[in-house]
Amino acid sequence: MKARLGLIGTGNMGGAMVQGLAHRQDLELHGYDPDKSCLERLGRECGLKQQPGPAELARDCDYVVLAVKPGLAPAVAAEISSSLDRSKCLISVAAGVKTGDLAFWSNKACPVVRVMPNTPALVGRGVFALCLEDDTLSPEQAGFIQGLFQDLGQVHVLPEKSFDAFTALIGSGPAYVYYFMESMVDAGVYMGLGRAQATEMVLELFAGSAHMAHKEKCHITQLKEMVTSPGGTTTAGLGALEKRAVKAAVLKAVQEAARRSRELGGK
Ligand SMILES: NC(=O)C1=CN([C@@H]2O[C@H](COP(=O)(O)OP(=O)(O)OC[C@H]3O[C@@H](n4cnc5c(N)ncnc54)[C@H](OP(=O)(O)O)[C@@H]3O)[C@@H](O)[C@H]2O)C=CC1
Ligand SMILES: O=C(O)[C@@H]1CCC=N1
Repeated sequence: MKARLGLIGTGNMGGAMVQGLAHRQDLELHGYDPDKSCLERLGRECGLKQQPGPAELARDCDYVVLAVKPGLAPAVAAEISSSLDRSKCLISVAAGVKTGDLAFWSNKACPVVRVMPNTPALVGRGVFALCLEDDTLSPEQAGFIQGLFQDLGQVHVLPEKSFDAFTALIGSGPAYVYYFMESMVDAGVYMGLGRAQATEMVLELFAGSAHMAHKEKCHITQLKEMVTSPGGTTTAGLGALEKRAVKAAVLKAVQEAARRSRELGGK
């Protein structure tokens, strides 16, 4: 029998998960979102079954993914609590929201798993943190959930205390990468390259560099040194980045994101 997986909220993250899982023949995907247009599109493109509300979705599904904004988590978890039971599992992707709070809001009706995803899940290249610390979670449920996210990318089982750090670095991470990409395209345009061509070049620069870092088993610093000829162009460019404390700015960005994650979780 197919496992029934329901997403409450099919925006950026819920929608990315639906699209990443649409190929799975062993899954029946259900969704609820007040935005009917995204539900209809995911119905057409991915076979998502529309549910009339969160409670109905929770009643009909084995695994219920909470993919609403963190501020809505208490109300939605409470709303579905009477549709949950021990055979089901609540999976939350909400930034900052802790498993203990989710269990409390949902009246401890079923096991709770906290996941921090990132958007490349859309193309099967997400990076996920899974918190599997709920001792009411069965080995079958834990195995199913790990398999589910492995299908969407790379999985790291982490203690909940590491979630703010992971959220700040990896959950938010794609935005930092795109920010850097955008800056490089703009720099190319500033130097006279066409925007479309500069974009194509920068995308391949990132893809090629990441691929090389995966393939060559050496340290990232060593890869950087391979590019940097003494007295050459790269050292001039890196010097300018150092002068503007770009590394310190990246560190600060991740610290600020972690602070916000703690704040969203009420800490
Ligand atoms: N985007 C990302 O990269 C990541 C997001 N997350 C987490 O995922 C969660 C969702 O974020 P994201 O997808 O970006 O947000 P979006 O706003 O794109 O999606 C949330 C969706 O939930 C809908 N919604 C609002 N109220 C309800 C409700 N009562 N029941 C069901 N759906 C509802 C919203 O509809 P409407 O717009 O009409 O209100 C919207 O379509 C957040 O908790 C976030 O922390 C985690 C990691 C990465
Ligand atoms: O910006 C956010 O709050 C969410 C969580 C991680 C990525 N996006």
